[in-house]
Amino acid sequence: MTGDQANGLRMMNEMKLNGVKVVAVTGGKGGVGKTSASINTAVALAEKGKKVVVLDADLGLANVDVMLGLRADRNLSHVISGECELDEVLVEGPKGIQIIPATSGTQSMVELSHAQHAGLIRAFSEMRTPCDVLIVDTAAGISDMVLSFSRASQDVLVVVCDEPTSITDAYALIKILSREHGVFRFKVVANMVRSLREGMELFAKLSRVTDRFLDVALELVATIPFDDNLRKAVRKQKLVVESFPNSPAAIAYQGLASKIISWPIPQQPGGHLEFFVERLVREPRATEESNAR
Ligand SMILES: Nc1ncnc2c1ncn2[C@@H]1O[C@H](COP(=O)(O)OP(=O)(O)OP(=O)(O)O)[C@@H](O)[C@H]1O
Repeated sequence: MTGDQANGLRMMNEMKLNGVKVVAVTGGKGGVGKTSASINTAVALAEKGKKVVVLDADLGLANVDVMLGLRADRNLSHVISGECELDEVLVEGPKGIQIIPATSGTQSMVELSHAQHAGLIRAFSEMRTPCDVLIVDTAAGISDMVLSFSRASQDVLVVVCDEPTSITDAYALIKILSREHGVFRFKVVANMVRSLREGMELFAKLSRVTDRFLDVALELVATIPFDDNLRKAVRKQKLVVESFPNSPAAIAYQGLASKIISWPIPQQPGGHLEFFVERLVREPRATEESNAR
């Protein structure tokens, strides 16, 4: 760690921030419903009184902004380059959720210079916007960025749907995170299923391969039904939890939000936002050593 980084962290410790839950939403394959899960769960958490920040790390498509019909002039890359503060790039979404756009142009975390690392840590540590839960909507695929965000988060949600490519891509993501990044616990969200039973079968399919070849622990934390209301809401640039709160998918997202609230907030190190960023920018092996299995 450089002197700048150490200073940033020291400053943060002195501020005695409250613990923040950091949850990465991944999937391996695109189109499995990661972004829908991220923002509907974020709004469901906000409806339960939590202050939620969503880091839209789904690079390239600027997904969250598009889904919500929001415009973002600046994004995380402007924070990294020191052009503005993190609070200045936040865009307010439904129910007061705050979105950090990290759209195209944001460099991979592993390519950042020491000064940029330090700047990023400082930006998170100085964020004045209250935050109980930080949800990181990662991109599809297994880029360095996805791996960095996943290993830095306390909980990794893996969204899967019942398609062979979704299962194989989720498996590939879990494999690389466990073998190279020290992440061994995964929380699975079975999406677009026709019944609870189908969700459990989907989870069983994924578990069979991970149990056979990897040393990881998988837990099924939500089964989101296929629900046409989700697409209807998207067409209105609304979320299903807002427009159709009693629909099957909305109820499932609300259930996932309640579970997230029940997960313990880790004590530091790792419990505060600046530690999230510090882990984000650290070399994979160093993070691996510090990760409790
Ligand atoms: N439970 C569901 N029921 C019905 N449709 C769904 C459900 N979940 C997601 N969808 C639809 O599937 C499509 C893909 O969803 P979404 O954009 O959330 O996926 P993603 O994994 O974030 O994709 P990408 O990685 O390409 O950004 C959207 O049209 C969305 O409305």
